[in-house]
Amino acid sequence: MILLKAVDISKKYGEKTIIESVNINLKKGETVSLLGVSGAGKTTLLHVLAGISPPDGGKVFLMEEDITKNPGKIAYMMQKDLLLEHKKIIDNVALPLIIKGKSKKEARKEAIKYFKDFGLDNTQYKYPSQLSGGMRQRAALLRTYLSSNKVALLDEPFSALDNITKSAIQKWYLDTIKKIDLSTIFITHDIDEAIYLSDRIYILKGKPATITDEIDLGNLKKDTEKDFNLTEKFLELKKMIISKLV
Ligand SMILES: Nc1ncnc2c1ncn2[C@@H]1O[C@H](COP(=O)(O)OP(=O)(O)OP(=O)(O)O)[C@@H](O)[C@H]1O
Repeated sequence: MILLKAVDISKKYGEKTIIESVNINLKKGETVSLLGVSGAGKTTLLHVLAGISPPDGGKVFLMEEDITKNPGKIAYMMQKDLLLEHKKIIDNVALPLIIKGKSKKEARKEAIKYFKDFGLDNTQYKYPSQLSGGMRQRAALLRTYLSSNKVALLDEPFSALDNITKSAIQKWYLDTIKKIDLSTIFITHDIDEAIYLSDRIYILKGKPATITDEIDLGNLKKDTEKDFNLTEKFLELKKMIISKLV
């Protein structure tokens, strides 16, 4: 079932067309990545999908509903976690529920249910500065999830983390999104990350940029194969993707 669909999207900044004729979709339960060189237009596309930035052409649908230029329908997480430093973790995470009209007590009660799955046990009453980078990112992901628990758009969610934290959080992420049934589109520069996390990869390329390739990784047994990123298969995929990016 297709949850999110972008049809024939184009976007200009001034006279310059940044993206043109972009068609992408996200099916229920999928993790899809947008891969492209720096400046290709990935964030521009994500902003259009999130409704934050109006396209010059095309439409975005959530299920059958036209959500073009309509922010707040799907969750969007920026690269930086943007946790509010003066608020406790529980209140940071519960914020989207309060915005949706729940009382603070109800919002906290709902949010707390997910703390264990998000590896945030015993952090409720701490402040963001007391958490590690990985924990902050998981708190930000939980807040994103609670703002719309169907679809999330993530802009380079793990790029600021060190390699060890990053690989732990990627594994956690794959387990958790399955458990909570979240479908995501995320941006990354990191080809290894795209292969490891995605069911499909869209390559955004050109000036103006469009989707030049779609790579289906759905049949790879990534999570069951030990050290998948050291296998011949992985390296072949990586080479193929690099050749499509440049
Ligand atoms: N608000 C804006 N006004 C004018 N030009 C912009 C604006 N935002 C982005 N651009 C331009 O649009 C192009 C695409 O930028 P965008 O940030 O979408 O690329 P990106 O693929 O996300 O890059 P990166 O991977 O480096 O974050 C760039 O040439 C950028 O300079």
